[in-house]
Amino acid sequence: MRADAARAAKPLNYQEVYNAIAEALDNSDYDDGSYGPVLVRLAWHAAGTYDKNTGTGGSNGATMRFNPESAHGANAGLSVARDLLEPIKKRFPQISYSDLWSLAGVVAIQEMGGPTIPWRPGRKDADTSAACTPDGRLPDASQAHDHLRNIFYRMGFNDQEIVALAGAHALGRCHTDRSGYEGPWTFSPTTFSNSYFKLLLSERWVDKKWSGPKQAVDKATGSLMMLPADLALINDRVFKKHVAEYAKDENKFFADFAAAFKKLEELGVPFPENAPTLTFNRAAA
Ligand code: HEM
Ligand SMILES: N=NC(=O)c1ccncc1
Repeated sequence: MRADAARAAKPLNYQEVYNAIAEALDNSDYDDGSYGPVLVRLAWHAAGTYDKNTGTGGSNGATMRFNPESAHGANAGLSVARDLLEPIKKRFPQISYSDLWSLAGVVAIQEMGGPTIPWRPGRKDADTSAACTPDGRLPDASQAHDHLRNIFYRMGFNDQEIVALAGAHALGRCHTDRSGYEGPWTFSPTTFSNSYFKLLLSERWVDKKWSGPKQAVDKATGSLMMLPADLALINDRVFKKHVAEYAKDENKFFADFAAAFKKLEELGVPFPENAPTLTFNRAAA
């Protein structure tokens, strides 16, 4: 039997897939040295299209493989993440793209020092672009708190979960050639922490003076940024209460983020009855 056929016949060891993704993360020539943040963004965008009212969208299907979804402005730059995972798909052909992309989000968060996130396999890929979701399902960075609630309530999240999920902006950066915005939110963009919440409250945020879209920079150094949608979290009384809680208690943030991200990754997925819930530790294999 050919090696790839033999591999395809072997039951999938998800820890091996986890380890292969973890080994692909670090690259000193890319952004801040890791593909972790863009993998988290891929997993979130693949899942964040879910509409609880129609049961459409979500991580099941991996419809971002197809036009028009791959070309949606909100998904600009995510081909970097999809292309990074392609060799791992070839090495482990039994895993669906849907499961691979969602697992990659868990690997990235855990390997960047974030909480352990239980993960279930069982997503199935869509065969055609017919399942592509319409544009506009993901949040618009230029908007404020009402828009955030419309987008996330549609997925089935509450205010506390919205704030916890936004804490992923501790990671990575904005790119002028992707969203048009520029810069990182924190001084540690490849470490998962509660620093996004601490900086939201500790820094004086002033309008960036440039020709790009409206965004804020920290007055002290000018090297950090916040989107209008980020600042909405401290301009709304209820959101701000959760920001303050997470700025004070990183363990609470980690626990709430893990629960909300698991919920995000499982939105609308028709898991098989016997789908196991797995937790991963890179040392194991
Ligand atoms: C709350 C509403 C949100 C808005 C308006 C928003 C908007 C954005 C924008 C405009 C970017 C920059 C994209 C680029 O230019 O590369 C970005 C990056 C990012 N977002 Fe969000 N986002 C939101 C929520 C989330 C959530 C819920 C997560 C994950 C749970 C997330 C994870 C990320 C990550 C990790 C990056 C950095 C990606 C990289 O470094 O390449 N965001 N976000
Ligand atoms: N995390 N969210 C994003 O990356 C994003 C959301 C909407 N529009 C552009 C980018």
